[in-house]
Amino acid sequence: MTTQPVVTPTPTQVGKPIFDARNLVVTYASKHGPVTALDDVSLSVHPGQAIGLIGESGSGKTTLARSLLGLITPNSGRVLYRGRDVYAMSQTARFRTLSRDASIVFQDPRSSLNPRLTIGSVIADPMRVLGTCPRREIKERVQALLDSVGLSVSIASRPVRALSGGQLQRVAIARALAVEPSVIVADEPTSALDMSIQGEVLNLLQRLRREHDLALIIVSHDMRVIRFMTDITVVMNHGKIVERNSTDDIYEHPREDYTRSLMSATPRLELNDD
Ligand SMILES: Nc1ncnc2c1ncn2[C@@H]1O[C@H](COP(=O)(O)OP(=O)(O)OP(=O)(O)O)[C@@H](O)[C@H]1O
Repeated sequence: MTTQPVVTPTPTQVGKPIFDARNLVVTYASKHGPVTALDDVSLSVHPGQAIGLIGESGSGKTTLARSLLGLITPNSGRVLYRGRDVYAMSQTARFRTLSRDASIVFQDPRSSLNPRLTIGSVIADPMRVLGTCPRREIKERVQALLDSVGLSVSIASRPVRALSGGQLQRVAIARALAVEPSVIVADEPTSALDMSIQGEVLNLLQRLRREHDLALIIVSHDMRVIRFMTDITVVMNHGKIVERNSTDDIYEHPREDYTRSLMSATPRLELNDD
């Protein structure tokens, strides 16, 4: 059996975990044969905790995040969501249960948001589908969400294609917040954006995380993003967790050469931690 690295408890690690993934193995079929994307990976996510998944391309970060959200059935191992076995639920139950409490923000809002919809429909959609908000209150809630992500309420009637990438990522964040989740998974949330607005979007996510007491899972290959956003860093390589610790400790005292190489010589990102 593979021994998982020791997890250092943090002040935010209180109460029961929202997600508890145990010994996950995920293998994809490819034309070159099976690819092991996760190899005996365990991870728990507690309320309010911000966890960064970092590693080279292909190390398994996205597969781990999506496995937690019920989107990739593991070959073995279990994902518990608030104590319930995610992959023992029917697909419908899984969708309805997890989508009410965990949202995802994708890398590129231009490909994740339907270009023909209006901004208002994009944000209202999860509330309508999941019935988390009375219909007569949806319009008002969309306006409040737009306001909370720093966008004018007047853009609700504009189509997705009319907005810039940075504005659209704010819309994607508003949509993610619509169901009042406990967890947001952000998969490379700034890497498709211009450098000049990456910091703004990270600052926004950080502020919202604090305001809503959200748990956050950030997938990134950029240590600057992880350093700014997270309490715990999980370092992945070839489908395994090779190091995990508080982000400060990982940054100041990385144990693995692999972690050191990920952190080496990255330029500074302009961020205000306010
Ligand atoms: N649908 C798929 N079919 C076949 N192989 C896949 C599939 N999705 C991922 N993989 C493979 O699984 C491994 C892990 O991929 P994954 O996307 O989880 O890594 P990642 O660390 O998120 O990478 P990136 O930073 O490039 O997004 C890689 O070898 C990848 O090529």
